[in-house]
Amino acid sequence: MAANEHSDKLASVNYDLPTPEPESPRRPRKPYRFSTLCATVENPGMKDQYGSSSVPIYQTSTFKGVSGEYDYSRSGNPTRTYLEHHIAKISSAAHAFAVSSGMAALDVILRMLKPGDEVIAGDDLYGGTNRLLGYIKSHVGVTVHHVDTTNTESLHPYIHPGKTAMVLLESPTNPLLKIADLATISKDVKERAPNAIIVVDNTMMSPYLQRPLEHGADIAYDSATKYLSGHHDLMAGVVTCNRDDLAKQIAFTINSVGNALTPIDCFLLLRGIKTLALRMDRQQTTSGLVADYLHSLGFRVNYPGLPGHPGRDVHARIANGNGAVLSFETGSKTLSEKIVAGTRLWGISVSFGCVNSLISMPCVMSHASIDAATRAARGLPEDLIRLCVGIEDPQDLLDDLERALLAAGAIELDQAQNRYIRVAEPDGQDAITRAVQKLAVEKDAELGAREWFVSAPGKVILFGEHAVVHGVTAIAASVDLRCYGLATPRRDHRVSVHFHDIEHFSCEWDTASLPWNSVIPAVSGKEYQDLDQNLVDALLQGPLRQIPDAQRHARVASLAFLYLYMTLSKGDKRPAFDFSTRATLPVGAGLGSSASFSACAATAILLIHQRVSIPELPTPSNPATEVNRWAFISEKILHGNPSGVDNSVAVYGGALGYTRPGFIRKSGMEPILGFKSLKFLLTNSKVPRDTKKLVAGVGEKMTNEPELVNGILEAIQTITDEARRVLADPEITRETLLQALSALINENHGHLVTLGVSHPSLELIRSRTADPYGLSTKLTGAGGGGCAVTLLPDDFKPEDLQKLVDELIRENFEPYITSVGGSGMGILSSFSEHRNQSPASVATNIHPQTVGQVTPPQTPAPEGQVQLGVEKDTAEQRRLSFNTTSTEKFAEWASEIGEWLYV
Ligand SMILES: Nc1ncnc2c1ncn2[C@@H]1O[C@H](COP(=O)(O)OP(=O)(O)O)[C@@H](O)[C@H]1O
Ligand SMILES: C[C@@](O)(CCOP(=O)(O)O)CC(=O)O
Repeated sequence: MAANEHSDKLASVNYDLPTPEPESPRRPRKPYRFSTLCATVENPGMKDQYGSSSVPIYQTSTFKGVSGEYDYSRSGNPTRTYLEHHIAKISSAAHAFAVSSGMAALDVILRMLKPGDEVIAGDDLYGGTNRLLGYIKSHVGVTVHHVDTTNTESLHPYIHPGKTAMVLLESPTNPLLKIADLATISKDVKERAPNAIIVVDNTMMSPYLQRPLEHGADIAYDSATKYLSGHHDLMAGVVTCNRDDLAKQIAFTINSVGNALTPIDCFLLLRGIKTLALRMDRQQTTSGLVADYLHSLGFRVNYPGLPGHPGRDVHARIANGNGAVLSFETGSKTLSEKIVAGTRLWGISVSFGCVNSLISMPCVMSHASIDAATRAARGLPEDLIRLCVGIEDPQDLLDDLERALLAAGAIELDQAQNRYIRVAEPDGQDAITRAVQKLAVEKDAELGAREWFVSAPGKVILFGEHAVVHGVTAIAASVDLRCYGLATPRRDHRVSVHFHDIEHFSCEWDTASLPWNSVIPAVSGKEYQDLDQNLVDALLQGPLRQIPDAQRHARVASLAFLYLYMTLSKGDKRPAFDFSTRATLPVGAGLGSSASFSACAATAILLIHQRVSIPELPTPSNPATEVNRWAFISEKILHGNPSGVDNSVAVYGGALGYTRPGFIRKSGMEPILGFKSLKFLLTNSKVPRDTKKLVAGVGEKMTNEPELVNGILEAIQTITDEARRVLADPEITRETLLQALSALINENHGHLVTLGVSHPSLELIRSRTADPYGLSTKLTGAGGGGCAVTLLPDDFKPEDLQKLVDELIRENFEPYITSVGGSGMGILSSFSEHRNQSPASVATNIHPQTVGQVTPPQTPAPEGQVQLGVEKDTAEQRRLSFNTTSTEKFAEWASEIGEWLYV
């Protein structure tokens, strides 16, 4: 926004700005514009005895006499009074206070809280704010709910009149520039909990660009170390408000704790503020140029001024400009490090708001104290570069940045266009897309003409099973136990399945005999939420009719397979192939075998029908998304009402906080990497159970006892919130983290017992692990039997673990010690049935170098070249081994036969 436009917008705001005295009775009074207010430091109530142009520094701690306005600088000092008057003036505030730092400002505000109060705060707050909130929580007994403030509705469940004492907001956030609708949130909170105080940290904007008090906030505070001072030569914090009652409390606290700003710093801050608008105008204009430049090169840039920014409209409504902080991703941490190191004009430093431009990598600098897992959980990319734009010549800044991008190899000159373009960054691409593209599947190759070997992991749910079906967040991670699927072409117009782990069930169908009249072929990329009941019925009454009830598990798996096969077929193409599965995870035991089966079936069928990422075909851009979509449909067939957490983990791997769409909370997945360092013991009770029935049972309980079940759901949400919080807390020690998780495990299990999904066998596992080992255990998955998960502390002695495992085996349980958080769905890439191609041409297509760029972990490639263009008997040998290798040796065999490409 141009400076004039900005000034006019500000001038039109209807509040009582100090105005010049009218020069004549006919001249209307007109409020000064912002930059005039900044530059004009005067206080009508305080005239300097000598008429000094600059406010004097009253460098004194005491004042003589008993009846004067000042007695002691902790309580009041004239230089500070000038500053506070000035800050109030530019902040549309009745009251302003200056303290020793931004954190001191927050401390003064948080001291209004009493034990038992509840605070709602953002989930993407400044680290220091989080730390202080954590302290208040543990020492004052205040409950803090962290919510996604970019979604106003996510606050609603936590706003309770009488309980909610404070709502703490930041907008835009630092360094991701996420936007909270301060005006709507303030209105919502005031309507629902009129006594709650709305507090906004306005540091990223300064009063020039955003004045939260105008949008309904009760208190705004700034780290004045940043834009207000502008020169990185002092530390200060300011608090502003309109309410007299709040002002009184703030003044009381500042006087009591003695953290008011010193006279010399008040002087420096006053001097800095005089040029606030001038600096900001320049910094902001240059920021726009830098954001446009990086965006035009193809980088993902976070800046509310850019067209694609999700909070752009809200921000434009509540602020007068986009500020001077932006961030961008390069696709590679190493590349980002090179860029940051390569700049000369941009100084490498923390903080922002200074006249000098700064560059930093939050993950290795300002946010390095937060562990990688927490950073990932907060969606803070490791490769993120933050730019804090100063007042230098814009062209010099752009030149310096370009030089650094070029030197780092992030951009290159495109001769044809005679301009710099971004060098494609392999890490940033979808590994599976590239892998599939490189697999030399000819455009017009016969469908189903090649073999595919796929796999997907099972999962362990640590918190939130069942509740996740009803919209509560669950925390789950992949386990190192997988389902494998081998899709092998047939030459006889038949499709067949062989489920090794379901009593070696096998069945085959003539493709022409399938109920093609009942199928509505899927449109690529379209969301399918509901099952086509017509097709389900046609399959059950047709090709699956002969499968008896005793084999219902195989029948429903066949149903899922045929449903996907038919729905995803294209035109009248009916590829003939066999789909065989093997599992190294126990089937039907709560470790997500159905989801890993579903992910394998979806991947194989999408590949066979060439619906994922084969060049020149109008395919959806992201095969993982497409696989997950269809794995969910398959889960629907197997489960009835799946939440989607299991298939998401099976496809994406890692550890996730997962919230189902369609409920009040913001849906989606967020990575939780801290999980990977945790050690678990999984114990299969071997008691068979049925997820579909158990999920339906909880649904029924909800209908019959809504109050009880809703209370449990809320309690479980609090558990997952707390688990996410502790996993993301940079300050917490490992020991405290494990203790907190253990307590939450016990609590969560208690709720599952009340929901009626435990089983005596699970309670026995719980007591065996608790006594004498002191371990915390809960059921995992649907319960009713199946598996229990036990958290193992880091210092749990190997000999004790062995003893415990032996005891569990003696009790006829099946313990697994497995690592969690590994890779998701995978495709074996090392063989091809394209025997017509010369080995050399195939080799170019899937050269190990190409394969080596995919997301780790990978099976190490065999020395030299990957084996390609396999002979017929080798392929047959593979099929034989697939069927005959023992379950214990299966994972090792599968990983050794070639190169796996993982999501
Ligand atoms: N390897 C497999 N092959 C075929 N079907 C499978 C396989 N694994 C799971 N399934 C299907 O999923 C069902 C188990 O689902 P479920 O009861 O939800 O258990 P889990 O907790 O392991 O996901 C099986 O009865 C079967 O229908
Ligand atoms: C009970 C539930 O939360 C998890 C079921 O897991 P499993 O099928 O028992 O592995 C259901 C779901 O999320 O779909």
